[in-house]
Amino acid sequence: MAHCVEDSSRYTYEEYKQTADWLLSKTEHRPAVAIVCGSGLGALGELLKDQMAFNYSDIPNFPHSTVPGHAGRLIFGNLNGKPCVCMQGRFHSYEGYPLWKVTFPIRVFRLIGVETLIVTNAAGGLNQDYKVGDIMVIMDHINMPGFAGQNPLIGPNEERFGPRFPPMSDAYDKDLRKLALAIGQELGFSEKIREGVYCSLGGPNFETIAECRFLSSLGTDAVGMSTVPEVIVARHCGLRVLGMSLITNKAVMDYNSEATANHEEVLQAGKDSAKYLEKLVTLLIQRIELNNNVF
Ligand SMILES: O=P(O)(O)O[C@H]1O[C@H](CO)[C@@H](O)[C@H]1O
Ligand code: HPA
Repeated sequence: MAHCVEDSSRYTYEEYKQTADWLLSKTEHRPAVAIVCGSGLGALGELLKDQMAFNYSDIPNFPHSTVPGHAGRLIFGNLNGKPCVCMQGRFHSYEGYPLWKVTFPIRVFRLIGVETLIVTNAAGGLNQDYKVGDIMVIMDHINMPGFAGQNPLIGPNEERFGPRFPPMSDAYDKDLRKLALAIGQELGFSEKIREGVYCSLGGPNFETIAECRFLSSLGTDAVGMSTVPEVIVARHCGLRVLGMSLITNKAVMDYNSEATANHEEVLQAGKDSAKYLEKLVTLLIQRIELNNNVF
């Protein structure tokens, strides 16, 4: 029943197109790479040169950001000579948005000519070797809400974006992962740079100790409340994806621990370590090879 309600209020292809055409009419930038900034990581957007920015509230059909650390601005510009668009703020299902709304910008990016998506997030480290400030290149994900039937692709399939049954075993591009890890080494971050599995939960509460232990036993290295729906929609419409998690806190795994996770700590860790992610993304964008795809 819930699905029927969602279906009737999903975006139509024409609405994605309307937003894409609106953006293309307002800016001469033609981005090939889109970057989604995670909690506290909005400073990435400030790296763009020759900026043109839009508040989400001014863009037709765009949802609004409601979470501290997510400014709610779409910035067009050049990073190391490559045309980019950057979301300073993403949407989460715990804000009350259905997943098709959470992922709206991704299909718009496809329609404006983006071919590569770089998603970043703040995440809790479950892997006991991880430290706060580490950067985890996402190798794979676990879509926990998907196990309960929550997926942004639920509803009639829009063939103009992609197939009914998209594969997800190659969600995170191997070459981009390799490049990110190599650049991490080159920048002297060998202690900080990791590769692992990200699991998204619905949030907004942080995990219980039992949940953290459970996720860890499943092979999860980092946990968060975002990213996976964006990646699913991006892969469905043929975007190449690189994902990176900044480990902003260590997940609490021990019943004797006094520690508790909180969003302030997440934002502070973002501030403290954003410079590493910025350096990595800047160099990566310079090295990315583009195909000049036109959708
Ligand atoms: O995933 P991003 O948007 O980086 O944000 C992460 O940080 C917030 C919790 O502090 C949650 O929204 C979690 O998903
Ligand atoms: N759990 C879930 N989401 C998060 C965390 C966490 O520990 N840290 C940052 N986002």
